[in-house]
Amino acid sequence: MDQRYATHPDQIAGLDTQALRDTFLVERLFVPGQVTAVYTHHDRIVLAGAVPAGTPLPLEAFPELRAEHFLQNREAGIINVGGAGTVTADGETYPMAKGACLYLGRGVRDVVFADDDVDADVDVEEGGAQFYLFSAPAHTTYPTVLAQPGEGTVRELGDQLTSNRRTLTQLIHADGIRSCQIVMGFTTLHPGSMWNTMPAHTHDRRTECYLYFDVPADARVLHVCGEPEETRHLVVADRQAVISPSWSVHSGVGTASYSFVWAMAGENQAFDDMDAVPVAALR
Ligand SMILES: O=C(O)C(=O)C[C@H](O)C(=O)CO
Ligand SMILES: [Zn+2]
Repeated sequence: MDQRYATHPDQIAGLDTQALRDTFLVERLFVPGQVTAVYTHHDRIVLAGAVPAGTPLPLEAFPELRAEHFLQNREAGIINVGGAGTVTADGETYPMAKGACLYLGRGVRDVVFADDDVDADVDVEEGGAQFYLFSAPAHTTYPTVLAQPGEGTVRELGDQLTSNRRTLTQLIHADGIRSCQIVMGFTTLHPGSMWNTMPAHTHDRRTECYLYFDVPADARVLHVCGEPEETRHLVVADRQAVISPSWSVHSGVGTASYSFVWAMAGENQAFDDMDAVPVAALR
């Protein structure tokens, strides 16, 4: 499992493009036939991509966790960003269409990812299931809950006039699917709108990760990061993830329409506990 150690804001000024990408960007999380995981020491979050590609895929206990099974001391939120599939948790099978979200509480032992038709020779690029997993340490067990596409708390944000009209769906949060730490959902830009999370913000109490998806192959999102007065950007392609430490702004503009899964863990679960940065204050 790839390890990303925690960072200090002073580091960012000295990072060149490659070092910036190596530190904050996860370029290859969705590899056919495997579960690919990254462990960030920011709030001890694990990000993973699981691509069954026709063969059921177990979630193993990576040795770095020093645990008997992945969720022995952790919880996880899973969102399918690909074709229809299933997640089986301790023998119970949950149908996961694209956009479905499954919360797995601490203590779930056996987790298996699969395509809907496990016998088919699924071409990943043509529509196999692609599961994005966000996991954080958990002190107790909350029940496993499945949210189907269309469920959750919907918030309409932004304005067409500032090119940031977007629909945000909260799934795992204080007033929705309960968890110890995880706050998770996704945001979709409206046609013609390209900016997410503008005005940008920080939240010193939580680490946040973005997984961009439904980005056309020839398009990119320029993701803004760094302290508000010392920003940098990452050029991000489809199904790549960004680790955004508590001290970093996170915002982005696409060269085409896109969606992203946002997920957080840390001191609190108060979605609106964020410190907005006026656009004119960004450097
Ligand atoms: O479009 C947005 O705005 C977002 O999706 C914001 C993220 O959810 C976020 O940064 C929450 O802290
Ligand atoms: Zn945020």
